[in-house]
Amino acid sequence: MIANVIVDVPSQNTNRLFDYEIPEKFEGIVQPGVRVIVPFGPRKILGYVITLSETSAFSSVKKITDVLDVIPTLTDELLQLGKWLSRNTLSYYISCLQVMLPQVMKAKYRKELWKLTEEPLNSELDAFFDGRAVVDFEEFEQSGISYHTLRKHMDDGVLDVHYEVKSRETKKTVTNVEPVLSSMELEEKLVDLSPQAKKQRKIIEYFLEYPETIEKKRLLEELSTTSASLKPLVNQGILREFKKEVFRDPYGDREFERTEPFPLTNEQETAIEPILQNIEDQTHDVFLLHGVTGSGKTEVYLQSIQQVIDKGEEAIMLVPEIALTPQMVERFKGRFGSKVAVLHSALSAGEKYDEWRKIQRREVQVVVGARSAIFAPFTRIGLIIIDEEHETSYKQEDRTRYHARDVAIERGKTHQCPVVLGSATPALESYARAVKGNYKLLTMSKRMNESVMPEVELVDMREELHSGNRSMFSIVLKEKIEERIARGEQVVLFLNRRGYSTFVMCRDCGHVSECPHCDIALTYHKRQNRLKCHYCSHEEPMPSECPECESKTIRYFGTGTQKVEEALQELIPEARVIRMDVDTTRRKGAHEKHLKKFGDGQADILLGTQMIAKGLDFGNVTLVGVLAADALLNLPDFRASEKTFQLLTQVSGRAGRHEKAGEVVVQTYSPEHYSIELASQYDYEQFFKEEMKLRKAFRYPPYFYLTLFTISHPNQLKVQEVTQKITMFMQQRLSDQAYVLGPTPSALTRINNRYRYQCMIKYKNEPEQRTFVERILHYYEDEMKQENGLQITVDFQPYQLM
Ligand SMILES: Nc1ncnc2c1ncn2[C@@H]1O[C@H](COP(=O)(O)OP(=O)(O)OP(=O)(O)O)[C@@H](O)[C@H]1O
Ligand SMILES: [Zn+2]
Ligand SMILES: [Zn+2]
Repeated sequence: MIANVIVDVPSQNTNRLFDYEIPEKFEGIVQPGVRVIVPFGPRKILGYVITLSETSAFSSVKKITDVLDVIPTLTDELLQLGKWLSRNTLSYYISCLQVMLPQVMKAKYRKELWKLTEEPLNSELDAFFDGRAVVDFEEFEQSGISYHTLRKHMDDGVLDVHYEVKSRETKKTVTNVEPVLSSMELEEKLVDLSPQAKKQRKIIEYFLEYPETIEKKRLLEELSTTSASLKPLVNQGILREFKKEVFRDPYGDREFERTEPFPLTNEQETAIEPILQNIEDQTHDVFLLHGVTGSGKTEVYLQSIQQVIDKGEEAIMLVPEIALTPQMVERFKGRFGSKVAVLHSALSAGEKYDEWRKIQRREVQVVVGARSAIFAPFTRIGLIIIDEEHETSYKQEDRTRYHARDVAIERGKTHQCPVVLGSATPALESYARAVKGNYKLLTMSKRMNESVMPEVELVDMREELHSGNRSMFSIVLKEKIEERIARGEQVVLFLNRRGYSTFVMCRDCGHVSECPHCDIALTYHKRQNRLKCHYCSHEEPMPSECPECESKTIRYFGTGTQKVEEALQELIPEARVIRMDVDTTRRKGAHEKHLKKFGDGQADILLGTQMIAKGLDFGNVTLVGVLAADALLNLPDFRASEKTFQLLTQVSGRAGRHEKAGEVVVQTYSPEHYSIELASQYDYEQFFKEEMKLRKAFRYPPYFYLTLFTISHPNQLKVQEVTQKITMFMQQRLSDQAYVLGPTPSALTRINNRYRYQCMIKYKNEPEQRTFVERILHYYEDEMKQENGLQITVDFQPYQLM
């Protein structure tokens, strides 16, 4: 038998199946989806078996060296999905298979450098080997010896790079003990036991009372005895010891209070009905659930999932990474208990692997997770839900540039099950599809218990400044915060960190400190009093005078959460503040701790960035303040208005969610901007209309599709030249309905000393586009292989335009 294998070498030449003979001892084990180790050129590498065949077209095929799985790691469906993904994103098939698996399943190779001769090489290399014949390749990489030297000696046959494949998956096991004999027989043994063997007597008596399997450690603890007294009983065949695989359950030590389904409101009832019908009929529709914040979308998800579980099928529930808070997990674990696996980036690699195995082994029926959970290896999917479907984090931004929404719909088609996209502020693309009838629109326009949406007040910060208030808090906001504290209610203050970092500027001459490698402003870090670049690792001390004009009035601008916290404490000294940003939540569990503290009423104000905009449901929050609403508006991105609208709506939605009414204060320098004004009125439909007009006028999605080429290289002339060539090539080949724009310097023109240029294509229907792009990538392939050489990325659904 022959296995047709895709090998773990992402390149154009290896993007096809290779034939390997299956040694007799592996026959039957080697099946599609199994990982194998195969010889490839001089090395041994990882591969995935895709298909089997009787014979090979090649006369001499090598044998499979080793097999890593007994159960296939990838199901047939996922192997097919990988092909689809590969076509869809123009990535190598192997990369598409890898993206579906948890980190630990991708075997790690240890590279070694082998010296193949006893003779001396040159002084540099001899000093490096220092008498050794084999050295870890990492050590070579750090040695500073050039690759050129290495290459020369490899060509001469005196050095070789050797690959050691070492799979890093780690299974955790515990030892269990159980009785082998029946109670009657145990009684007999007890009689035969010598009177001195008191410990052993205790152990047998224990099993007479509890004739069940028990973890060895617990047994020994309970009877305060040791392995030594257990051993003779095992040796005599009275008891049996065995190892069992256990999962590291990250939520294992937590009790989740069980919740019961709520009786649905009329709106919920209307929304859920067609979803349940779909599940029942095993048909595939895409639903867009447009429900205002606090309208009870989550309850609709929960009850739909329940139906799927009752049918014996499985459900995938995606939530944005940032919303995967303990509160969210609690809602799912509380309803479905141990039937739920949770996948998100805060888990350790081992924990992720364990959760993944639970899915693979059918021990759970629901997975709740961030983007990559869409690849959960379920085989009987009955429902896929994407909450906050407008979130851009559903798009993967490197290598395999897939969008989880597209993958969800593809899997939904395969499994003939409904896909539910939910949001209070759907992506323009999705809403447009719903309006056209491609998606089925479900609307929930009221909050729970008829509570109204919180009133939004816009404060013009220019006027504040003119009237002499130089603080970052408007008079209104300050008063309202004080009012809440006096009443024992709580406040959420939101600061948009992105685009609003603390840059350093000279007040005399306007000089801004920039990174010497990246053309972007450096960020001031107070604790170390240093300036850092957020794109490369450059940092430098905070200057005491302006490097341009030597003025001493150089200082930092913009508002970081830390600075806001200080100003807030100065303004309202009695306020108890919890700050949540990347700095205060880095440690594991910190996120949860802060939220719990706030929920328990141990603070008056929760101050934070994006990470507090979503999913929080605290009844005592009656005021939300947005400090700089326009920070996002000024990004070089055609979605800036849409993002601003979405974020303001989300943040406002945190207030007045239960009995107490809420209020929102939005501070802005551009209160007349339609996205800020319409967000303050919760008018999604009007915003959609306005924004669609602009998208049409400027030829952006959803009216046009985009393709974005980003080209980078250390040499600026080179980048310009290549981008120019690509632009011309595409211009000549695409129809005159397509707009090929470029070459343009990217908004971040230089990152890590590499210049970046782009070519953007706006088009409606270009069936041959991908073939042209492939030809370009093929043409430049050799140049792209070189160390620190040319890089070309192509994104067919770009979200990051910088
Ligand atoms: N049918 C119901 N009866 C009573 N309470 C409900 C019902 N459905 C949901 N709730 C409660 O209403 C509150 C808001 O619901 P939920 O959080 O599901 O809204 P949501 O639409 O998901 O909100 P957001 O988009 O802001 O996250 C929650 O506290 C939830 O427990
Ligand atoms: Zn200056
Ligand atoms: Zn930099």
